[in-house]
Amino acid sequence: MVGSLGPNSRKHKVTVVGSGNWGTAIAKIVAENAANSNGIFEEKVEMWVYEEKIEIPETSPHYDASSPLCQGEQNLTDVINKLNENIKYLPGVRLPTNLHANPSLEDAVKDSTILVFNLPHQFILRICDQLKGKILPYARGISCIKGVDVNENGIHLFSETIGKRLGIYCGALSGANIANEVAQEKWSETSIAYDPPHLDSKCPTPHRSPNSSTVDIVEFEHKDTSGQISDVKLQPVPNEYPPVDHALLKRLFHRPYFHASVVNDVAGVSLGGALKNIVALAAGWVDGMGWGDNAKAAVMRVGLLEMVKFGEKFFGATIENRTFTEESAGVADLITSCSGGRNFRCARLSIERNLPVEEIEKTELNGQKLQGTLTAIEVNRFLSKQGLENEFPLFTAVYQILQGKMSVADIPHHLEC
Ligand SMILES: NC(=O)C1=CN([C@@H]2O[C@H](COP(=O)(O)OP(=O)(O)OC[C@H]3O[C@@H](n4cnc5c(N)ncnc54)[C@H](O)[C@@H]3O)[C@@H](O)[C@H]2O)C=CC1
Ligand SMILES: O=C(CO)COP(=O)(O)O
Repeated sequence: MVGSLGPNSRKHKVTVVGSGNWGTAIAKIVAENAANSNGIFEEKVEMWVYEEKIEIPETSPHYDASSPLCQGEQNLTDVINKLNENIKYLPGVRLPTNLHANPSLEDAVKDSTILVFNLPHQFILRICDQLKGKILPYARGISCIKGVDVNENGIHLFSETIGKRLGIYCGALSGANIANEVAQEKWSETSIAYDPPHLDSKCPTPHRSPNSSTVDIVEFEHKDTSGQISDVKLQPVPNEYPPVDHALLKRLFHRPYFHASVVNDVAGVSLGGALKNIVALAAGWVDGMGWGDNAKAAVMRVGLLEMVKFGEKFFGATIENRTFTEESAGVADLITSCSGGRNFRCARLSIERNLPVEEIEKTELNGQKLQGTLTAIEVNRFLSKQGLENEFPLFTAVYQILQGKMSVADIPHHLEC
């Protein structure tokens, strides 16, 4: 029983939900830290894998004709666990042996107090539905997802959506973090945002439920962009566990090669990561046209202004503008994404090969997913519903180009208007 144990006597179990390019890289980091945590985290880290069949090709350094693993199709989880490598989504990177690839979502999250959500944003809602009732009610989440949740009620951060659907608090991690570089332990920075309502809170809107007879449950109100208020009954993490706070999250994610700064601005950190993907598409197109670095810088400048404006307009009460300039999750992510990110690279190739970006995504990314294409459509759906497309000319241009209603050559004129 949790209640019979003393303060800090239990270790946090950590599960990473997702195992793509970034999911696996983050799982590697978390497992490295869990292996040496002085009793804060359970050593074994679970990584939920969307199971699929793969074949180890003869050209792979892992190919051994006599190995059972090389006899036809295998489960990706078996391959990851036997080779300690995600040869499909993060090839060439050795994973810690305390990281366990698990094809069962329910089993992977069982008893986990910390859930790290890291998968392409188009899949997270379905995953949340599957997780309902399967997680600890006092678990805490960190969303590494770059995207926004647009529905008929408005626009939401995925940290909010996850938190609301699962009845837990969820923060965010985002930064200038091209996964392959991070996984190869090349130095980078990241931003973690975490600001749950506390019992003794400095949080803007928490209050104890007037109907609640227990001090263990706190209700907090959150106003989404549609003005709706959602009540989440948040349960505190039992004090048998070390508190989940900024210091603990730093221990979980910070590495000598991955410097984590922990802040409170969940909206700023989340939005930077989501919106820069739209800008990166434009940067890739402009680069593909051969227009040079000045043109790319112009797209990035306008894009950054639209990111800030979007944050102010729709998340004004909660967002801190300086996150866009001072945090890795802001302008630094914009720069790296417009230099070597997948959205940038696929958009550039789409010009060079005269093919739609989605076509390039299918042929070049081996199952990895772009987030900018869908985000551009979702953000446009939100803006157009409010008649605000003209206030965001770059976001609108990217949408129009994806729809085939505008050509890349028209970008300069469109931004001039
Ligand atoms: N790759 C990168 O360099 C970075 C990515 N991110 C963000 O992290 C998030 C996750 O991205 P990645 O890990 O790179 O994913 P990815 O782009 O590698 O996507 C592939 C993943 O999607 C999974 N998948 C495919 N179909 C699925 C389904 N129906 N249900 C559930 N999962 C399914 C695959 O199993 C695989 O794990 C995204 O929001 C991305 O923007 C953030 C920083 C860096
Ligand atoms: O978010 C990223 C870098 O921080 C990666 O962006 P892409 O998804 O475009 O590769």
